[in-house]
Amino acid sequence: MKLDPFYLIVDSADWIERLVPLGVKLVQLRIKDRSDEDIRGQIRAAKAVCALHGCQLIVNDYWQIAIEEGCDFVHLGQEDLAEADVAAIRSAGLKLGLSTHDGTELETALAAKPDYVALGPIYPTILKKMKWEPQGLARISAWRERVRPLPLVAIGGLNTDRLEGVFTHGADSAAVVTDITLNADPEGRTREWIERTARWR
Ligand SMILES: Cc1ncc(COP(=O)(O)OP(=O)(O)O)c(N)n1
Ligand SMILES: Cc1nc(C(=O)O)sc1CCOP(=O)(O)O
Ligand SMILES: [Mg+2]
Repeated sequence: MKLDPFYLIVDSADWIERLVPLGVKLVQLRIKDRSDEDIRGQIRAAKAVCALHGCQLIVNDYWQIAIEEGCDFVHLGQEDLAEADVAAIRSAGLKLGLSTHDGTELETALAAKPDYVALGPIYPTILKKMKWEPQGLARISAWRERVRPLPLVAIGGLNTDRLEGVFTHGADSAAVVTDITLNADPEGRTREWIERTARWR
C-alpha cells in the first residue's frame, strides 16, 4: 500500500472542508474530548468531503464509530490498541495505522500486522505533552529497515523545511498538525506542503 507523502491531521470536519479541496489526499480526523454523537457527525461530514475529493480519510481513536460509519481506515496509539478489538476492525475491512515511540512499541505494533507504522515525535511538538524525547532523523532510518515493507509515517514538529530530512532518511509520509493549523495562512501552507512533497508522491 502506498500513502501520500503529505499526511494532514486536523481536529474537525470544518478543517477538512477547508483544506481537502485544495488537493490534500491523506487526512486524519483527530478529535479529543467530545461526545460520541459529535464525533459521529464530524466523521460523517469528513467522510462526505473526502469521498468528493478522492482523499483517504483516517479516523483517530474512535474505531467503533468509524466501523459503524463505513470508514475504511483508523489510526490507533499503543493505549488505544491495548483496548481495541483488532479482529473486529479487520473483519469490518478497515485498514489500521499504529503509533510507535520505542523498540518495544514497534514490536507490539508489528505483531498487530498494521497497514502502516508511525514514528514520533521526530522533533519537539507543541501539540501535546509527550514523555518521549525527540527521535531525530537517524531513528527514521532504523525504523525503515524494521518496518519494511510497510509504509513508515514520520510525525512530530514537522514543517516544510524538515521534509527533505525525513524523506531522505526513509519516511514514506510526513504527518503534520500545527505547522498548518496554527499558520497565519493555513491554505497557503497546505499548498506549500502539497508542492514540497510532490517529489515523493
Ligand atoms: C500518524 C499519527 N501518528 C501518531 C499519532 C498519535 O497517536 P496516539 O499515540 O494514539 O495519540 P493521539 O493522537 O490519539 O493523541 C497519530 N494520531 N497519528
Ligand atoms: C499527535 C501526535 N502524535 C505524535 C507521536 O509522536 O505519536 S507527535 C503528535 C503531534 C503532531 O503535531 P505537530 O505536527 O503539530 O507537531
Ligand atoms: Mg490515540
